Amino acid sequence: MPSKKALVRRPSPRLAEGLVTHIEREKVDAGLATEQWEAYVEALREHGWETVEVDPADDNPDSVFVEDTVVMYRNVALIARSGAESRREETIGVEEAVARLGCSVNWIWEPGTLDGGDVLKIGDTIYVGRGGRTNAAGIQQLRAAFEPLGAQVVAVPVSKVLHLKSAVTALPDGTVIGHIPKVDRPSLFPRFLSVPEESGAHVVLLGGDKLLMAASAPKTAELLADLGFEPVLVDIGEFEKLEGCVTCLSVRMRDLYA
Ligand SMILES: NC(=O)NCCC[C@H](N)C(=O)O
Repeated sequence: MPSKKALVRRPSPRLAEGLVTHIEREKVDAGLATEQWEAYVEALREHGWETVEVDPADDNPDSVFVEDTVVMYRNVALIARSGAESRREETIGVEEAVARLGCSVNWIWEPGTLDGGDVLKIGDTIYVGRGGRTNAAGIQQLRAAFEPLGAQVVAVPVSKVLHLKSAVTALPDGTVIGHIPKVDRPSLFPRFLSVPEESGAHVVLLGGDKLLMAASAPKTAELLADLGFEPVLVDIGEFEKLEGCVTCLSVRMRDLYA
């Protein structure tokens, strides 16, 4: 049976020192962030996901954003190599976690850089953002790792936000959603729906019509509910201050067989 496992990683006590690139730095309350993270994990569990905690990386402020450290396709875990040097150590615990789950492990190597937040999978199409964290060599290595397994990798420019998935994600029917002012080339996606809020562009597919979304995007939640989806809202305000979104707090592993 296909698994419904999701990797998560407890926030570091140094979370407030996390990187900010495209927004002004705001004070982060690490205690409140931990409460928000616990509610996020609970929302995954309530919707049938078995959460697997990667060993915490207390010295790495951004380690809670576990999505950036690994890209899953079928049973292969491609360990990322962040374009932000300060985030590279985060992969250590993640390598162990995916190996323990029985994944086959592959790596992005120097000079390649790639953050998991730049990778959006829709079926066997893998969109990869070329932006501040992912370079051309990283994209070539992603292609080399996954195209032989049946994926088609499509590279897209990202200049207005941190990652591709800060700009766009996809609904269960494959429609790509994004807040137009933050999307470089909406025309690259076969079906594109514009949403009214920047954080409304981020959805985690929980299964069926259910979408995990940030509470900061109520208008988008209303729009998507009107289209027959079921938004499940979580407050991730402390992570949003560090350019985090609902997608980056977990790695869903749907194609493992257990
Ligand atoms: N995939 C994501 O959206 N990750 C968010 C990472 C935020 C972190 N402060 C960073 O700049 O790397």
